[in-house]
Amino acid sequence: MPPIKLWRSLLSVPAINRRALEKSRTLAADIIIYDLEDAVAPGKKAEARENLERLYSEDRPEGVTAIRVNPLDTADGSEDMKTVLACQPDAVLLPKVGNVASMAAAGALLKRNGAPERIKLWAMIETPEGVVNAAAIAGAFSDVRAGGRLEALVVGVNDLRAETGVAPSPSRAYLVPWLMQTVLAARAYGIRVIDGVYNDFTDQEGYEAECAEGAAMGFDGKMLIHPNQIEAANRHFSPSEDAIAEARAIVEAFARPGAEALNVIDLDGRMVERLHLEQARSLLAQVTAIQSTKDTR
Ligand SMILES: CC(C)(COP(=O)(O)OP(=O)(O)OC[C@H]1O[C@@H](n2cnc3c(N)ncnc32)[C@H](O)[C@@H]1OP(=O)(O)O)[C@@H](O)C(=O)NCCC(=O)NCCSC(=O)C[C@H](O)C(=O)O
Ligand SMILES: [Mg+2]
Repeated sequence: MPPIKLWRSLLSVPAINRRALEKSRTLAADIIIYDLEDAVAPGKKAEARENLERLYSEDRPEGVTAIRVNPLDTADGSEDMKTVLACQPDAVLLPKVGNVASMAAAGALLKRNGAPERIKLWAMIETPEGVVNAAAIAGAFSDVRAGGRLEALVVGVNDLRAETGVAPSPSRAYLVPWLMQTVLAARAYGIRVIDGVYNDFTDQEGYEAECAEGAAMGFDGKMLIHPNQIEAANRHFSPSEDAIAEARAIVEAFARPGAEALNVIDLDGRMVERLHLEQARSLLAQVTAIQSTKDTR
């Protein structure tokens, strides 16, 4: 069975910042996203691509990595995809995905260039069009059997605010319907869904609250901008001690003699269904993966 990928913390690292690129090797984020898009000024894109090609060729980063490219209908986007093909990260993060056609173009480009199927596509949902079409995008490209490579949706809250006029505020009250629409679209097609960044990397209290909110909303993890944010994301998007104890109790209850014929059982006065058993097994598998990450760090 392939190892379970963890999705709790996805740290964005500007590909132009050599110090940050080196530092990213030492950080405990589950996933590193090397950014060629918004974190790199227009005149610096070529240098950033060179940095990445050097990084991957000289001493390939360990762990799961993605490269965020510029929109593919731009000259930089085309050049970025050459860097992707040279570096062969685990995934390409496509910005501002608005519709099925732009996803199709990315998939076709990878296929045409013989990119192995292990290189996945992740789509940023960060425009009004993207939110409206999130389910169509997830539905069209999530089926690996049909050649789809889409593995995750990632919310871009900064662009969403900028494009809709929703004011930046500690509360995400007006964003929540769009965030939940994105969660639902991902879940409908069995792919991952990642919450957006929290810009104020010195505000630990506000950040913790937003991590807790994102986990409660059903996100698998959070996109991050600063190493300070990794620990809390890993904690909030890991199963709690109570959840682990509950999962173990459910697995044990269904393992009791006679339970194999039952779909519903009484666990200390609460109804537990077989679907909860599946959830419990998947949670315990995640716990095992988290433990093995700790053992190897
Ligand atoms: C925001 C920052 C510019 C702050 O940088 P800085 O002032 O250098 O922070 P510190 O001095 O506190 O840094 C301490 C050390 O940590 C290293 N560092 C900082 N950030 C990173 C990072 N992201 N990855 C790796 N290492 C990092 C510094 O080099 C210091 O190291 P040392 O010298 O050893 O002490 C900066 O954090 C930053 O650039 N962050 C990432 C910005 C980014 O990637 N932006 C794009 C993603 S945001 C997004 O996608 C929004 C989305 O599209 C949307 O629409 O919502
Ligand atoms: Mg953005």
